Amino acid sequence: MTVSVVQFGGSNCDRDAVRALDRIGVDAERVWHEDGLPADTEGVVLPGGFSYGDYLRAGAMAAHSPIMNEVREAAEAGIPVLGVCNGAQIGSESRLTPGAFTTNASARFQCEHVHLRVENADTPWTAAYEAGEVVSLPIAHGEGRFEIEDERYEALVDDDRVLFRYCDADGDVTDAANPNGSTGNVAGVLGESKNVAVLMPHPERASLEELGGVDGQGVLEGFA
Ligand SMILES: NC(=O)CC[C@H](N)C(=O)O
Repeated sequence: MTVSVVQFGGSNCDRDAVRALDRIGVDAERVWHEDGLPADTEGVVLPGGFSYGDYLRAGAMAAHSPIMNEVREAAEAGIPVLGVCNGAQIGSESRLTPGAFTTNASARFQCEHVHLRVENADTPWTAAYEAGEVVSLPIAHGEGRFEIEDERYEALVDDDRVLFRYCDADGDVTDAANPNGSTGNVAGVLGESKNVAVLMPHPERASLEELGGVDGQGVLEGFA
């Protein structure tokens, strides 16, 4: 599998994503957005960072890069597509995934380790976990609050498209464990099909024991 990690002006987690994929034996390369997706692309990562300085809204400008049309076509063709943090914001701004990521309830940039509960383990991104398992991943965002209209939220839950929720160390989904005010403590969701997913926490930053754990590797195994 050759994964294209799409770099926009201001992306800053693209190298981390390539290295984290390399550690699990997945070939990945950084692709500058203006160059388009290489013909041999078998997977796409939209990495974290501050594309275009988060001007207008985080992810709003990158979503208008022509490469996103190619990413959409790839997604529709069944190629795995994962958006992480700023990549999640780009995914939702591109309508690849539902809802929006807005300013944290704290109105501050938050950088911390959080607990996540695996809601649906029957997806390529979560198959390495058990449903209900609690994992620990870092977050680092100012606009990570997942918001969606009530009716669409209910449909999302009914369709089992919630991947992760913020929780406490025991797996209880509480307001206190919600770092940013996300609807239903949602931290990651599927697109219309299971090959497309976005999440705000950073799996690529949780893929090396020396850096605090490898709980994120399971998400990246969606490309393995
Ligand atoms: N780590 C990131 O990708 C940050 C995303 C975005 N710049 C934000 O602050 O919300």
